[in-house]
Amino acid sequence: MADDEQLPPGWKKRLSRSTGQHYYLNIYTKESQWDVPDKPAEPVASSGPEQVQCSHLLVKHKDSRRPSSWREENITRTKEEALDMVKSYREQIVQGKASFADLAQKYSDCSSARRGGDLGPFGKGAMQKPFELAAFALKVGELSEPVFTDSGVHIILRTV
Ligand SMILES: Cn1nc(-c2ccccc2)cc1C(=O)N[C@H](Cc1nc2ccccc2[nH]1)C(=O)O
Repeated sequence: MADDEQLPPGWKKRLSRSTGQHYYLNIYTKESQWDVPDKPAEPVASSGPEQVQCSHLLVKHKDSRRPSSWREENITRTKEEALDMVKSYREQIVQGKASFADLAQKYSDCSSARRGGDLGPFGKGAMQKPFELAAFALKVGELSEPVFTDSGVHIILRTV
């Protein structure tokens, strides 16, 4: 795998804490990518990606838009209890004790759980606004803090 000195000018190699994979950072724009760069880094920030791809882990609560899921027909936990659960899952992932996909598959209240939480690629306007804002603010490989939508409490991992 390329080391910094072998990379085209303007790139740095970094290690993602949440996935353990290397990614490449444009030192001018702070934008990142998984693929090894094959040309010098652009010095001008792009207007941001048209689409991103994310996985998420959702914990619903009694005030969620639809307090039901494949896991539990009638969800009665409070929003505070859901937040505590999401924080615990995030801590396990950051500490390397569990993978994002494993925990999403087991515990997410979204039907994307069957795909390890993968939502596929999406553009702006596709998801509830708090989710979109958080997702598009993430770098590739970055794991969000807890995000609140009408569906419940999420953590989001940007994958592409
Ligand atoms: C937006 N979306 N994509 C899928 C999905 C994607 C790929 C494969 C299977 C399901 C499920 C959903 C969805 O809205 N699920 C809802 C829960 C939910 N609410 C969300 C809000 C924002 C982003 C994802 C969200 N997921 C449900 O199951 O009650």
